[in-house]
Amino acid sequence: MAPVLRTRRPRILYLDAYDSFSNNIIAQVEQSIDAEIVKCYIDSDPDAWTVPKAAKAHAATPAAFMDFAKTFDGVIAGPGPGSATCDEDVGWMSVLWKLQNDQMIPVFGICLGFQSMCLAFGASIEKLTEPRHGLVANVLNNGSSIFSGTKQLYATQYHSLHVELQHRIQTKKSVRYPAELWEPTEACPELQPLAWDFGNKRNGAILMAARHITKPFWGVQFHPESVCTNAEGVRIIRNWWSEATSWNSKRDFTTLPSTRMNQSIASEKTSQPKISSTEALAMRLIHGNETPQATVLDVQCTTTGSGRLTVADVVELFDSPRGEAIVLESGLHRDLRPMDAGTGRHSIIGLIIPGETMRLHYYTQKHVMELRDGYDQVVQIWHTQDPWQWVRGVMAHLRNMLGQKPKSTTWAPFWGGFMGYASYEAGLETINVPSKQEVECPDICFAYITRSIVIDHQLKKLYVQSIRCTDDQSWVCESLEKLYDAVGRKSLESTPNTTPLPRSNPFEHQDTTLSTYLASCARSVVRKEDYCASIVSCQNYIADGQSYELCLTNTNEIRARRPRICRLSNPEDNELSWKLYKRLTARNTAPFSAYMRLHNVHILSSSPERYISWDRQQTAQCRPIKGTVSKALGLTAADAHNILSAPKERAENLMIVDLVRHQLHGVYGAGNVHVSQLMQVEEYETVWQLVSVVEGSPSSAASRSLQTPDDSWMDNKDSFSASTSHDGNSEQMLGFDAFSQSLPAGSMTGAPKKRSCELLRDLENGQRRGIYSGVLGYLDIGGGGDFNVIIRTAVKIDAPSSASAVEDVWSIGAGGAVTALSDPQSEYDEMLAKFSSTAAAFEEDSGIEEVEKETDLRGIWSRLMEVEEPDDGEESVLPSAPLLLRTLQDFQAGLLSGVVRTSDGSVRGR
Ligand SMILES: C=C(O[C@@H]1C=C(C(=O)O)C=C[C@H]1O)C(=O)O
Ligand SMILES: NC(=O)CC[C@H](N)C(=O)O
Repeated sequence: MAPVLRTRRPRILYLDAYDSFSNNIIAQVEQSIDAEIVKCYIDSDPDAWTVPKAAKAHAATPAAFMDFAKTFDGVIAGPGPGSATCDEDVGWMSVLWKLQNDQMIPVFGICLGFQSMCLAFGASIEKLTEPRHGLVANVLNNGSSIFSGTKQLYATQYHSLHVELQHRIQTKKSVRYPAELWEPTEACPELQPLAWDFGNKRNGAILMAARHITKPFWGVQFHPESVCTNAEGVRIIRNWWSEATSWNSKRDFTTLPSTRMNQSIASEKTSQPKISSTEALAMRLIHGNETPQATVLDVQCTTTGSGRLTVADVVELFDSPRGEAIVLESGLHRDLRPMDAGTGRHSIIGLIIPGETMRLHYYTQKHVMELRDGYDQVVQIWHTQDPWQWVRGVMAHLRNMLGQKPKSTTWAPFWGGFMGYASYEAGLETINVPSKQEVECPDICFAYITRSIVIDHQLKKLYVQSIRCTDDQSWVCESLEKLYDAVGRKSLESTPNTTPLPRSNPFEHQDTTLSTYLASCARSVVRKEDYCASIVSCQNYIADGQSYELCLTNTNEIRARRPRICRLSNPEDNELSWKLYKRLTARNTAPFSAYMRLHNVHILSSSPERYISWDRQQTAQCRPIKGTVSKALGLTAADAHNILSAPKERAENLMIVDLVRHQLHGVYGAGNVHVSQLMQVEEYETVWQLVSVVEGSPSSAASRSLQTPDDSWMDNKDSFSASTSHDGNSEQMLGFDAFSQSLPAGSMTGAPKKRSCELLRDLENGQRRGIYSGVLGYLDIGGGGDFNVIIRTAVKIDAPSSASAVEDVWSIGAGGAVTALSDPQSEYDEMLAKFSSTAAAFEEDSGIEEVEKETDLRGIWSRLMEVEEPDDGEESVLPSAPLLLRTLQDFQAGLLSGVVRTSDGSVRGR
């Protein structure tokens, strides 16, 4: 019978073995060939997609899968954790190789898929001597079949296992004649080798690709889709497709694909909560009741210069340290320049209005969501399996209600909206890895922030903003006045040639409550043997092919005796946390610092890592970090660069870059994800880090729909879509979707994410990581958002009856990525270095250090003035360097002898 002429667009089934690179492969295929790709998990029930639920009467069977698969023109059997020898790890893949005659479909196996194919035709699966993860190999091929026309191929590898054909090159390390390399073996007569890797002596010759000699099956061991595979990767995909289509065109198509094929498949998302309910929630947040009202949210905003006001100055001016507070702080250089203009431009202070600020809590194990009022009392409670759909729905409604935007040339990235955190376990739940331990605090905790102060460190500008529904202009004006006065005071204080102002206590660091507290701090750190044993277990899992990289962590603790005053007064307790936070940021300045006091949670964070940010036009940026060198080792910057250029560090980073690309591809789609910075060394206070940047942008069609006709709203950087017909499901939520669908942060899990998280849960003894390893940040009503990875962070959770507790327990999680190349001792040291960078805030120190740190002469002078008061009427001038040095020495000597003279002239012992 003559072949049937096909007029429809070809369809390819992608079998996903729960890998963290699948969407990269799909994106690469979509960009290379004209076909529709449908993704399905290796263990999904094909009937669930093709037959209405009610009609489904039987469990999924291989026959049902075959029926389903034959509606496609090709199948890609993807990579994944585990072994082809384990049925659960390959799922439906093993059925593919059994298809006969007219049932057969062209298949392309990648890594696990390739191993599964070879296993089916006689090969065995063995462990590599040295696992290869995130490493790039020069792949030798014979230029035939799927390698036709390829130039030199450099390809990323992610495998621990390999295919053993009993080939002479594998058993004897030699061949009798060159062509023998490409000949099938006796053990596997149907498999023709197509490519080899000879680059690793200890591993020997490793099969990199093969094809079935008669059936339409091809496979590669390497990853053509990795960002570090060269352009030949695409050529291989195209070659496979042309082999596949030519095979398809030769076979008899008497049975046209069934009608099922046009049905929409692969919607893995659960259905949206009813709009009316998220709308009701939005109303509650805004008005405190559910009655739908035609609400318009206006951004009332004024600006002023920030002068030398620090973030802490502003926070204190608004009395936040005594109550609940949210501060997202971009660390600055000592001269108040942003640490990084790209990532550290803004700091955001969300003001909690006592009695008014509404909050949303979610608890993973119970699947309970709570709406709480301004007194932190539950006003509504309900069950849900998908808290993010609620948050999404509410944000969509809030955005729709946005009326008047601030009239300002440069806009703050946050106008108002949710600020808070999500725990690691809240992330785990999204990938179906339940945690077993009881919760002590909300897993998702967001406050609906209506008043905020944003500081633009680059323009030295302050935004005072309110989105309260009632007219809040008078608060905005009062706050502006308050700030204006403070700016004036601060600049006078730091200008020595003006009349000195009344000064605050110069020995602030000698706060006795704080120093007694610090003196009582005792650290408990994981035992080295235990940590190293866990690292070895990680490496065993990796060697078995269960994971490519595991980010192992553990929780260390600092216990401190609670001052009596804190037991008596909550504001004092909060203030102590705030002081500790200030010590943390002074010792470990970081671009993504944060202070949060919410509900029963205290978070002091000095994170160097951005999880994801997205602007109002939905362009997203992730900045994964992998690769850490501690400065404590006394290494120079050049040493750090050398170490971080080593294959081990680059491999760690590459795996996460590919993982993040996968996450963004899942939302932004093919062609819209780019790596704008690959493995750059960045310097932080206590460590050097290897940082990459991956960006997702809405496709041009989507971004056109996001454009507002009113250009006056547009600023080059900060722009906003004024669409009002939004139903909460369109491209306008791309950033949010990427945020919620990429949890938990890949840099804290390793890859492949799901399997790695399951292994880590056991390796970490089932202990919750809690807030550490989670994310914190904001969701702006204008449509943007920004979240940090919660690392280098101390967390305290007040137990329900803790008011009178005599001990504070600060937990400081720390860890690092373990790969096959890791050295347990160095990993342990790295973990300790990360812990110490945070624990330093709890160390006692002499006041000298504080002074030594101050490099700004004017700053030192204003401090010194308080010791050696200039005579009244005498003009104070900036001292010459020798004089300054002498004064400083005297000052230090005073401190050392334990006797210092205070500004009022009295003498005080330390
Ligand atoms: C696990 C931590 O950090 C993570 C691991 C890193 C690494 O392995 O190099 C670097 C940054 C974070 O993504 C931590 O700080 O505790
Ligand atoms: N990337 C993969 O598919 C890896 C396959 C298999 N788990 C291995 O380690 O060899």
